[in-house]
Amino acid sequence: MSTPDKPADSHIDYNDAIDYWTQTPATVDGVLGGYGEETIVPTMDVLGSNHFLRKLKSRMVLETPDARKVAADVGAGIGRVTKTMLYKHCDVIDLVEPVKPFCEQMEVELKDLKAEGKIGKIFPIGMQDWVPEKGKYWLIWCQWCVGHLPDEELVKFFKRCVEGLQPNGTIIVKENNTPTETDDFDPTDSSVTRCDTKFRQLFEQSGLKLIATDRQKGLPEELYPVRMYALKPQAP
Ligand SMILES: C[S@@+](CC[C@H](N)C(=O)[O-])C[C@H]1O[C@@H](n2cnc3c(N)ncnc32)[C@H](O)[C@@H]1O
Repeated sequence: MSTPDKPADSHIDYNDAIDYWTQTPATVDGVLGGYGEETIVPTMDVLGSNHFLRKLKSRMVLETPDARKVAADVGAGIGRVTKTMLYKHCDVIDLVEPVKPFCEQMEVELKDLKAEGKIGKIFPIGMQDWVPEKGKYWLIWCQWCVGHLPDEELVKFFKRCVEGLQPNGTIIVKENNTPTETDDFDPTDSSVTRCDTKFRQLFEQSGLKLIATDRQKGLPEELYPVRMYALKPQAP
């Protein structure tokens, strides 16, 4: 839904989104909108993310040799991205997720990684309220969640993320795209799906430089196209 007088993101209501996700089963199938482990989606997603990160490796070298690869998994759901992918690339992972039952399930899903010392802090809050600690993160991963913020709030969020990066840190955004030049509002979970052009404008406004982007391959045709964006702060 997008009307000429009302932009798609003006319909977003944080409380409606929290209500929707709180009523959704705390499972992979739930957080992926019915495309759980019996479908090809979770496997293709992890393959695509691993491939993208591997290609970026030489551009993500730690600048301080004794620094740790600290990541943040934003809009983490039940911790699926951390559990199946981020743990392979990072030393320790913080998670940001505002829905209580998902945070509770996260404890179950991430028990083994926690025992290994790979899980840092869990922030039970929305990304609009999250202030990353300055200079902490090697990687901030935002997947299938930034549609819950209106454009203006998303720019503010990205600007805070820039402050939260280590030297040579990276932000990765993995999101659905509309196949058109317009954004769509979905009243079911009170989120917007943005077009690729809009994403690029918002990155620019946030002081971010797009260093690489790839389309996720192998997803069912009926789904929106999914794109990964790797971002670094623009030179001052
Ligand atoms: C489609 S799920 C994706 C979960 C996870 N990123 C994954 O890929 O498995 C969307 C997630 O965004 C979370 N979410 C909703 N509003 C949010 C907000 N304001 N800030 C951060 N996360 C939010 C939901 O609770 C849900 O966990």
